[in-house]
Amino acid sequence: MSSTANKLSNLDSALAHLADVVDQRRDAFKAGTADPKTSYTALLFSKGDNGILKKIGEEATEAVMAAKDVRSSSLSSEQKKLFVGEMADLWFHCLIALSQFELRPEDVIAELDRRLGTSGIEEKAARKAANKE
Ligand SMILES: N=c1c2ncn([C@@H]3O[C@H](COP(=O)(O)OP(=O)(O)OP(=O)(O)O)[C@@H](O)[C@H]3O)c2ncn1[C@@H]1O[C@H](COP(=O)(O)O)[C@@H](O)[C@H]1O
Repeated sequence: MSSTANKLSNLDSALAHLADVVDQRRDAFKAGTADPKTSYTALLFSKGDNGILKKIGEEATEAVMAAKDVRSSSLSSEQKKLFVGEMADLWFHCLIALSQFELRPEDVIAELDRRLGTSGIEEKAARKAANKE
């Protein structure tokens, strides 16, 4: 395996591991054994679909603002760290949303794998042509 492929497989397993933790918290919350006062993940699940999805919007906005700050700041390495932190928050909250709908990061990775090698321009043109038929 190439070193890039190795890193990618580490990324898969890191996401899968975190998703396991999230799913365990979801199930424990449903069973009444995870307390929203002590578990942030349980707190999110206690808010239901709307609360979880609203949080994704907030985290996406925070990530966008942090990215803009990278461009406008003279301390771009510090700002890049803040941007990475905001992206981590966003990814984490996306894992919560997937779990809420009984989905896994593996589902998203499989979809990205399926798309690998297909240009988005090509795919969009094919979709438009299919819609015309
Ligand atoms: N990876 C994360 C993770 N990333 C981000 N967060 C939380 O996500 C929240 C992000 O919230 P905001 O950006 O809204 O900032 P905030 O300051 O907390 O909130 P506001 O003041 O804006 O309302 C923070 O409270 C972070 O602590 C996370 N909370 C938990 N995890 C993982 O989930 C596991 C289980 O966590 P618990 O359920 O809390 O035990 C942990 O061991 C971690 O591995």
